[in-house]
Amino acid sequence: MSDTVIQVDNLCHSYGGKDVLRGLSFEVKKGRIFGLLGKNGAGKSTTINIMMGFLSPKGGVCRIFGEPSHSLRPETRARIGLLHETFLQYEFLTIGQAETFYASFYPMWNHGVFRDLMDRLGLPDNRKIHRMSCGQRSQVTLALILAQMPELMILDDYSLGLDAGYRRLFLDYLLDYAERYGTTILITSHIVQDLERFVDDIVILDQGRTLVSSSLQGFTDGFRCYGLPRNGGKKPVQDGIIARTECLGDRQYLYSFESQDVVREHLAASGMDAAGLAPVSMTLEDAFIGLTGKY
Ligand SMILES: Nc1ncnc2c1ncn2[C@@H]1O[C@H](COP(=O)(O)OP(=O)(O)OP(=O)(O)O)[C@@H](O)[C@H]1O
Repeated sequence: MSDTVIQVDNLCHSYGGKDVLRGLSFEVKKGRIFGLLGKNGAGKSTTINIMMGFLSPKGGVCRIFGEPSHSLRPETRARIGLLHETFLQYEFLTIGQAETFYASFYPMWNHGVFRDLMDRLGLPDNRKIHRMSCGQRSQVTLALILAQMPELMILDDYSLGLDAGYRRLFLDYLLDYAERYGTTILITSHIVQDLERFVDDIVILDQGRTLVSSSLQGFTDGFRCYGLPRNGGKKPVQDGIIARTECLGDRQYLYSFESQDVVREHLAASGMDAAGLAPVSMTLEDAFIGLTGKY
């Protein structure tokens, strides 16, 4: 039996003639935690809507558990837990009533998981959801997804309104959960830095195309930043070796998948002064912005 849970192959989509996905490909293996990264409008939600069968792709293939995503059988769909912005619909319910309501749809419902997450929140079961803050509602929503015990969890922008402490608590909890139950997770977040300790593999989308598809480690080891004094001479340009350049104050920064020696030789061959070229350490967020640009 295949260990591929999500297979996206040359996926294309457009809205009213505007191309949004242009040949996107990646695979998510069973038990992996996968980060789908991209700037606003890159095509992440469109990809997730295709995965769930809410949209039919204009080209290419998307398979979930081996089935075409636009014709998933109900029993296959039941193996997927999806977080999206409007998941928590009935805000007139209390926390306890919301659990009873949602539990009735999910045969594998795990009351212990829901209770455990709610206990950390410190809110009583009889608290009405509409009296809760935006972040607290997101906390209830996440608990309602985890309690479903899905084999595949898709979390589209899990971080909405959550403070730094709860995001940390939730991701730590989710790491344990995924390991214990063998859950496969696909997650998107605008707080890229959160994902550094969390995901195994990433795809970075840019205008509907795959910029990077790699293990997280492969990307953070392979993509580098080099600083160089801005000495008034010829400026480096973006090309096959230099992925992006940036000037800040009296220094310029070059982003590249190549080693320092290759970049130095490349600069020298282009008639530039490479004296003072030195590596600069980066977080995942630095690397993401270094590759995709600020705007
Ligand atoms: N229903 C729609 N009709 C027309 N255009 C759409 C529709 N949904 C999305 N788009 C456009 O498709 C592009 C990709 O949108 P999408 O929501 O997939 O991006 P995203 O990566 O999820 O963005 P964000 O990070 O801002 O949520 C954007 O340019 C958006 O304006």
